[in-house]
Amino acid sequence: MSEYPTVALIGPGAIGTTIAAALHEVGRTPTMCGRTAHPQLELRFDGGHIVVPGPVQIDPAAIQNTFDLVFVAVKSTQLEAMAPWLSALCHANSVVCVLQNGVEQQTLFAPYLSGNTVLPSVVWFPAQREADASVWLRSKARLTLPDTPATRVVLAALHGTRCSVDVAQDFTSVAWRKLLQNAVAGLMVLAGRRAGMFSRTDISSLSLAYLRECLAVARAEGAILGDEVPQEIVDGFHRSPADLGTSILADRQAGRPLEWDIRNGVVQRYGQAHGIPTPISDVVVPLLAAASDGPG
Ligand SMILES: NC(=O)C1=CN([C@@H]2O[C@H](COP(=O)(O)OP(=O)(O)OC[C@H]3O[C@@H](n4cnc5c(N)ncnc54)[C@H](OP(=O)(O)O)[C@@H]3O)[C@@H](O)[C@H]2O)C=CC1
Ligand SMILES: CC(C)(CO)C(=O)C(=O)O
Repeated sequence: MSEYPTVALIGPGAIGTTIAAALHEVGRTPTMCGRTAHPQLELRFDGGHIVVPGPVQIDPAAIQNTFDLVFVAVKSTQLEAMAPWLSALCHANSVVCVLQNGVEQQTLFAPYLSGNTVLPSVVWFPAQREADASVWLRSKARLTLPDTPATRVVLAALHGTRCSVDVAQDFTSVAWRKLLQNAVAGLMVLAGRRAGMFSRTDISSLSLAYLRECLAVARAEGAILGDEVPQEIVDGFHRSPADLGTSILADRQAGRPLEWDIRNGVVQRYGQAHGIPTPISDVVVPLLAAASDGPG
C-alpha cells in the first residue's frame, strides 16, 4: 500500500458526498459509485463549498480496479441492490467501512462479501441532500470507529481531511448511544416535524420514556451507558436548530422506504430476545414499518 490507501465509495448521497468531498479537497478523490450518474457532487457548509467532479459511475461491470478501502453509504434498505458493487470493487483484503446508522452492520454485510473485514462506524454529522442533489453539511464531519487493526486503513485514508475520526475502545457503547439518538429521532417521522418538536413537554416526556426502554435493551446487549443518557439525548435535541431533520424523516417526506428496522425495530427485536418489555417500541415500530412499507 502507498502512503494513502486506494478508496472507492458506494452511495454518493448525503453522507457519501461529505466523505467524497473531504477526500477530494486534499487531492485524493475516491472512485464514486452510485445509482444515478450525477455529473458532479457538491458539498455546502458554513463558509464554503466543495465540488467533486464526476460523473458518478453507475455500472459495476465497468469497474477495472479493486480498492484497499470501500466506504459504503447507501441506506440499509438499499443493501441488496448495491451488492454487485462490492463484488466489483473488493479484492480479498479490501476493508469495507460501513457509513450507516444501526448496530448490525457486520451481520447485514456478511452475506454480500467473501470474508472481507467489515468495519462499522458511527456517523455523527447531520447532512441533508437538497432538491438539486447538493448536500448541506450541518456540523463538523466526524466518525467513530472501533479499535481494530483494519481501522488503520480508514485513519490513513481520512488523515488530514475535514472528516475527523475517533477510535473507541468500547465501540459497542458508542454505537448504542448513537442508536438511542436515532431511535428517538424516529418520532419525527410519526409527527412529521423536525427537531423543534422536542421543545414540547409532552414530546420530551415520551422521548425520555422511549429512551429508557431503549437503554435497558442497549445494556442487555453489553453497552455501558449511564442513567443520565436519555436526558442528555433529549437535551441535545433541545439545543438543535428547530429545522434540523433526520435522514429517516427526509426519506419519509420523499416517500422512500425507511430504515425503521435498523433504527427502531432492532430495540424491539433485541428486547424480545432478552425478555425485556418494549411497550413503546411495540407502538412505534409497526407505525414506522407501515409508513415505510404499507400496504395502503
Ligand atoms: N444524512 C445524515 O445526516 C445521516 C445519515 N446516516 C446514515 O448514513 C447512511 C446513508 O444515509 P444518507 O447519506 O442520508 O442517504 P442518501 O439517501 O442521501 O444517500 C444514499 C446514496 O446511495 C445511493 N444508492 C441507492 N441505491 C444504490 C445502489 N443500488 N447502488 C449504489 N448506490 C445506491 C443513492 O443514489 P441516488 O443518488 O440515486 O439517490 C444515494 O446517492 C444511512 O444508514 C443513514 O441512516 C448517519 C448519520 C447522519
Ligand atoms: C442527524 C443524525 C446525525 C442524528 O439524528 C442522524 O444520524 C440521521 O439523520 O440519520
